[in-house]
Amino acid sequence: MVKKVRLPYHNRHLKWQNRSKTTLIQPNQRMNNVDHFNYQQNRLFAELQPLSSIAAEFGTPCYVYSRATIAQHYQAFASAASKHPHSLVCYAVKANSNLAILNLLAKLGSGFDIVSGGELRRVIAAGGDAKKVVFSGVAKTEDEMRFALELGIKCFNVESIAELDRLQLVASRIDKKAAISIRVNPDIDAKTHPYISTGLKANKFGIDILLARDIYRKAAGYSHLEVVGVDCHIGSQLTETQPFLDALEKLLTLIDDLAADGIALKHIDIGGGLGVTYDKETPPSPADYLGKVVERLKSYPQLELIMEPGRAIMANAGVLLTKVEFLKPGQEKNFAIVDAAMNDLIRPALYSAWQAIVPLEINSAAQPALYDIVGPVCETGDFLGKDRELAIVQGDLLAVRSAGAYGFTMSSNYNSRPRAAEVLVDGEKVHLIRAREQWQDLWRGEQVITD
Ligand SMILES: Cc1ncc(COP(=O)(O)O)c(C=O)c1O
Ligand SMILES: N[C@@H](CCCC[NH3+])C(=O)O
Repeated sequence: MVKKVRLPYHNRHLKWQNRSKTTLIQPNQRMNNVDHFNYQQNRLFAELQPLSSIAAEFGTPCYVYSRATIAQHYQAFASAASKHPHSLVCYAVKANSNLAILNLLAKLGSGFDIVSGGELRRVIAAGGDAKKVVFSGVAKTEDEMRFALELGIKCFNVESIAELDRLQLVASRIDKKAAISIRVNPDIDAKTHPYISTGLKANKFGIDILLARDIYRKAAGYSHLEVVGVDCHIGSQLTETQPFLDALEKLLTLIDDLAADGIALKHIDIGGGLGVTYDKETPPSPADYLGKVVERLKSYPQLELIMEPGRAIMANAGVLLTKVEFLKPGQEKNFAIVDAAMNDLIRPALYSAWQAIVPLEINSAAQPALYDIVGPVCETGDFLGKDRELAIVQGDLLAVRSAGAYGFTMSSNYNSRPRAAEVLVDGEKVHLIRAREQWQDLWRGEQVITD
């Protein structure tokens, strides 16, 4: 007998939906994000498509993204930043690197923040403009540097003195000039999960801001480097504006010092990191956060403002669909065993991240109960959610919400599970943007030995 509970999460959600149901395509306000995943007559829709139809057509597990939501989130950054004389949104490709998503963003005018040769190749394959690419990452290889130089990317965000030397060497070999920013580490607590905090002295990222002035002077003397900017990225899923502003202040002091040294920077890259609402977080909106940044940059009209948002554009623009394979009631716990697992979405296992899990269709015949939503992978850490109130039966379909960022990109083939399909909804149109992996994909490139 499963435990009964009073008020299932999805019923609370439904009440809200019933209050606000006036048009078919109505954005769902999730604090700083507005998305297009809404219930209509007890069915969850992505824009104008019921998600249950998508699950029927493409199977589960399946990632589904909303084009209107992506565009809306991108525009929120672009329009807030446009209050500054020059600005460029460089979407962080690692959040979701599907070619269709990159292509949509490129068409909206986005630049890209990349961290590997693979991401750069994706941007180009998707029709992105190399001249709008900034290249972050602590371990750029010679090959990656050469490729990026040949394409003429906008800027390398250099993260160490050793990298500066390597870039000078690679650029001189092919006689190109590398535009550089130094990614400084401002030693600021982003007040986020320790695994995704990047701006503390104890983190591997960037160059200690106290050393940066000297290193800029050194870089300015290199024959094949052109100093163009400064960069920092202090962490991800920030829910307060103050750490961003503290970092900005430190960057501006450095910019002033460099100007006094005769090094005039052309741009300031404030990184990504703006958080989203997964549960009860109340991060500032892009307009609030950038409004403060733009205000502070009023006395620096010559500086181009660059941002690298990833999560804030994509997280609430996607869901992961999954099917309940079995319900397994127990004395301690009730388990809903679903067909998606930690290999599909690792955030709950890796960071104990909380993401909403809701039914695709409200099942009013089912008894509400408290479940751990777990996958088929042979790890106790294989869970998508714990202690969730749901009214479900075997075979029901669920959506893990806020799964558009760091979902598919962090997925793997662990337990020899083919990776999920990806689908993009655009109004009532549905596009398969990545086919589900086939069995043969699991051993592509592998070879048995013959003796
Ligand atoms: C250098 C850099 N820029 C941008 C981002 C994007 O961060 P977020 O997805 O939190 O906006 C990251 C990831 O944290 C990053 O490492
Ligand atoms: N992968 C992380 C964010 C890391 C950002 C990369 N610097 C997440 O899912 O929250």
